[in-house]
Amino acid sequence: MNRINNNTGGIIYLDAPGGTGKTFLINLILAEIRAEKHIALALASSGIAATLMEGGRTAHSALQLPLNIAEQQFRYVKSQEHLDGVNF
Ligand SMILES: Nc1ncnc2c1ncn2[C@@H]1O[C@H](COP(=O)(O)OP(=O)(O)OP(=O)(O)O)[C@@H](O)[C@H]1O
Repeated sequence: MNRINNNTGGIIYLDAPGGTGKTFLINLILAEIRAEKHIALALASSGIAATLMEGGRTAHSALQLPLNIAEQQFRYVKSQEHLDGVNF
């Protein structure tokens, strides 16, 4: 909160093991910042993670980050015989 009070802004990255209170803490921080009429963007790398935060969005959506999806990143399955021997 010092960054907010000093008007310096910045990026907060939060990572911790599951169930340790990340969502709770980040929503508390977001509420504190927004209550003071400052701007807080809540960005996550996945859509599921974004839905956990108040006003959360994926980083690639909010920042219009380019996605370079290469042809080789897809596996085409044309028929059942291509799935034989594949362990799901
Ligand atoms: N400071 C706190 N005081 C009271 N309850 C808390 C606190 N922090 C977290 N909790 C509770 O602990 C549980 C887990 O918290 P939370 O969902 O925020 O963890 P998480 O790290 O985001 O979990 P995950 O990685 O699985 O998404 C929730 O029920 C939450 O309400």
